[in-house]
Amino acid sequence: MSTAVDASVPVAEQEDGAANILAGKKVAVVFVLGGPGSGKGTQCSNIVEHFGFTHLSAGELLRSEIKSGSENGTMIDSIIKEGKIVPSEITVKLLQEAMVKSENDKFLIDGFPRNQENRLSFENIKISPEFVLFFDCSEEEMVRRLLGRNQGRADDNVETIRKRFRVFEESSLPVVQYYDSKGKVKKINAAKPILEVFEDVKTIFQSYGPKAA
Ligand SMILES: Nc1ncnc2c1ncn2[C@@H]1O[C@H](COP(=O)(O)OP(=O)(O)O)[C@@H](O)[C@H]1O
Ligand SMILES: Nc1ccn([C@@H]2O[C@H](COP(=O)(O)OP(=O)(O)O)[C@@H](O)[C@H]2O)c(=O)n1
Ligand SMILES: [Mg+2]
Repeated sequence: MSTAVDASVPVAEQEDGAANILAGKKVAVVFVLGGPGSGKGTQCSNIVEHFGFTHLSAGELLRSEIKSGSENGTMIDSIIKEGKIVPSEITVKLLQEAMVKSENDKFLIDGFPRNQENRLSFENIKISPEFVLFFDCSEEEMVRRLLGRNQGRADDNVETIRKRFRVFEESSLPVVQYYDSKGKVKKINAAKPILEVFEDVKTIFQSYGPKAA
């Protein structure tokens, strides 16, 4: 059944409730979750190369918003420095704009949803994930990696890292548990070396076939 979609009508108001239609195109979304430093961004780069997805890091989009000098930038900057979660309407708008602008229809959404408000905001625009990739790694290992990340990030210092882990446990892990209760989570042991982790990731994405021509 083809979904006749009026691109001028925001997805949430489509009378047929078509899911995962964004500005007239059907999108496939995979959420990539895991603690700070678990390796989400690193593995997303590998998945992009091998399976033709477009990588959208919510954190990167927020950092670009700060650099753009937009009115929300100052607020976003202080929230990130506190290791807290930016209001979902800001993050979701950035993600939607990036998906609409993209030529692609397959997206890895990295570091989102990070709390229940994030998750519900995506449900409100009728986008649900194909599955959720969850990178499981000990806090000690993640701290080690973050302190060695050297990307000049304002939130990669010991004090903020501790705050980010508290937020991860209190707000983000419950989101993983929610999707796990729906049988949507593919859990990966992220404590292994990069290439070994990617071997496991590849197995999961195999069903998506080779990179889109
Ligand atoms: N499996 C791994 N083993 C060791 N270091 C890793 C691994 N995966 C990523 N890293 C390194 O750890 C740091 C955090 O990785 P990144 O992909 O930015 O994590 P995240 O996006 O989950 O915060 C980076 O410096 C990266 O090179
Ligand atoms: N959905 C999201 C994702 C990130 N963020 C903010 O952006 C920061 C960095 O996110 P990130 O995904 O780049 O961080 P890493 O997990 O890659 O270290 C988070 O600590 C939050 O402060 C957010 O508020 N909401
Ligand atoms: Mg990252």
